[in-house]
Amino acid sequence: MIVKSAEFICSNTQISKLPPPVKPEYAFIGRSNVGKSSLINTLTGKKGLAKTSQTPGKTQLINHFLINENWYIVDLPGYGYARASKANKANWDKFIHTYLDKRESLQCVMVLIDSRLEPQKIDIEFCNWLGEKGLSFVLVFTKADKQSSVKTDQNIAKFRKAMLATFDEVPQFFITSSETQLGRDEILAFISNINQHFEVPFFNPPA
Ligand SMILES: Nc1nc2c(ncn2[C@@H]2O[C@H](COP(=O)(O)OP(=O)(O)OP(=O)(O)O)[C@@H](O)[C@H]2O)c(=O)[nH]1
Ligand SMILES: [Mg+2]
Repeated sequence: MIVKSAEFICSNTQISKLPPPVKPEYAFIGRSNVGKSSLINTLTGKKGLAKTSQTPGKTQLINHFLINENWYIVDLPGYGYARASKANKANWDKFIHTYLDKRESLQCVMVLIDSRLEPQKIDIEFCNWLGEKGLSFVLVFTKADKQSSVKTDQNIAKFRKAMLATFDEVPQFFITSSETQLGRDEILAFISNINQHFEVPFFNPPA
């Protein structure tokens, strides 16, 4: 897929104010600082589209970006931000879980995992929650440029093994780098394929 246009549409904390669920949508989620916003900029080829930062906790809202005028990328706040207050964490959980669970047009959750790390409990738990809800998701290993491909492969193998404790099958995965654009074409092809089969879900527009 060629990305011809990518534009910021809106930032939200309220589910009721999201754009109507009439276009296929892909949510990018993962631990704080894993590289969600950077990957979105790499996929779209627009450097400043999603705000990135070396400081975790940069993205705070549900941000919708419209691609080629017919599908959405959604940038979400990261989970596991150590410095967030308990109340904020609980708030995050409720808000994001409601969004993921209720969004009719959500086609696939892109779960970003730092490829440099051994399996993290918080990532596995989040995948388990998606599995329980029956939500379709893929794993996107990030920052692969930061170490050797051997190390990346080892960490992915460990993650897949950890997932097999609760899943019969491990979901599809991608290896990416926002620095080198590794994995960009594969993710866009994956999305393009799903978009072709999208049917507008039934929904009641607000009066
Ligand atoms: N080397 C390298 N650095 C990366 C890559 N992706 C992201 N980074 C860096 O990691 C830091 C965090 O990136 P973000 O894209 O802001 O991460 P995020 O997941 O959106 O973070 P929050 O919004 O805070 O949850 C930034 O300093 C990026 O430059 C990558 O593929 N390679
Ligand atoms: Mg971000």
